[in-house]
Amino acid sequence: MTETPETDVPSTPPEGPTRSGFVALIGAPNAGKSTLVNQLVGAKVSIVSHKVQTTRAIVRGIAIHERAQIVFIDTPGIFAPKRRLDRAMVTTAWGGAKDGDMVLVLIDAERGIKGDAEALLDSLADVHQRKILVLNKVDRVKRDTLLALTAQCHEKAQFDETFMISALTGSGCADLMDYLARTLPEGPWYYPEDQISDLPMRQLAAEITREKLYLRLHQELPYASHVETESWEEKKDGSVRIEQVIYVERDSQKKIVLGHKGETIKAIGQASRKEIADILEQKVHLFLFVKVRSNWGNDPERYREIGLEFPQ
Ligand SMILES: Nc1nc2c(ncn2[C@@H]2O[C@H](COP(=O)(O)OP(=O)(O)OP(=O)(O)O)[C@@H](O)[C@H]2O)c(=O)[nH]1
Repeated sequence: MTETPETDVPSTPPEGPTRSGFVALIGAPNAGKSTLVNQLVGAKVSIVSHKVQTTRAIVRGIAIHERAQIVFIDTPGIFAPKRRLDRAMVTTAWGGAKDGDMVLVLIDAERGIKGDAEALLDSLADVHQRKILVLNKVDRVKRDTLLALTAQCHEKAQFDETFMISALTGSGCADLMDYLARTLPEGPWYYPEDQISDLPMRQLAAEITREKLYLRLHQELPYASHVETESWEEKKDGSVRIEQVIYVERDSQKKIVLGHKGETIKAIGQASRKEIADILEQKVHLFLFVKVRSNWGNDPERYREIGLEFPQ
């Protein structure tokens, strides 16, 4: 995997006309967008956690199905924004939707369309791409509920197609992939065959550490923390040395991340190192540091680093 994949020349796809395109996923926070991208791409490219709004920047997963290359744009959850950081995430999400050849509107079938999902359906009139309704988490609901929910969604917005899936178990996902592969525009592939994400590796590595941080501390740590990869050094022996900084807003949060005698950060580092090494298929030396940077939520530079526009 390279750091600037766009410069690579795609390898030859199978015989016959090829198809390719960008498929944007939009949905309320926690609808399961990251889980679905990971399920369809078959590799972990986007952070998944129990905490909402973990996806801050757009990440893409790339799947090959039949003769089609399908590039998924996974957007942050769309919801009514209050804080500045929230506003940036929502702007980025809509931008992502409008970049797609097709838009998958993901609805959490268990939760229904109250609140954020309803607001999302109401604002779809502005999206002119082909819209596909995807009811997710069908493993949690009865068929009657699904049919009623489908009718409700179609009353609120126009969809070209409807799928009922479980991103978690994979149920219904093959039909969805068949449909995407058949209906994307004919054209050459955008990326080399073996590429699963265009998220630069150092950013992906930071996402992985951030996921471990949340999984371990989601009760105690507020959203106001993020991870940056500060250095990435390929060693002669084939290993890579990575340094990352976990930024928090207050000293009290730093203590939580470090844990008693540094036990917490050690465990986070071990889990993250293992996963990064699995993806890179090379030995990884990971060094984590914790720094306090107050008010980073209002600093334009931090927004650029995580791929968001700074809302004025
Ligand atoms: N039972 C069930 N749980 C699911 C399914 N898909 C996702 N989940 C769970 O729902 C939660 C949210 O999933 P994510 O994939 O992180 O959701 P997201 O839409 O990317 O969330 P944001 O990044 O916050 O916008 C996780 O706990 C998933 O395991 C599904 O099909 N069935």
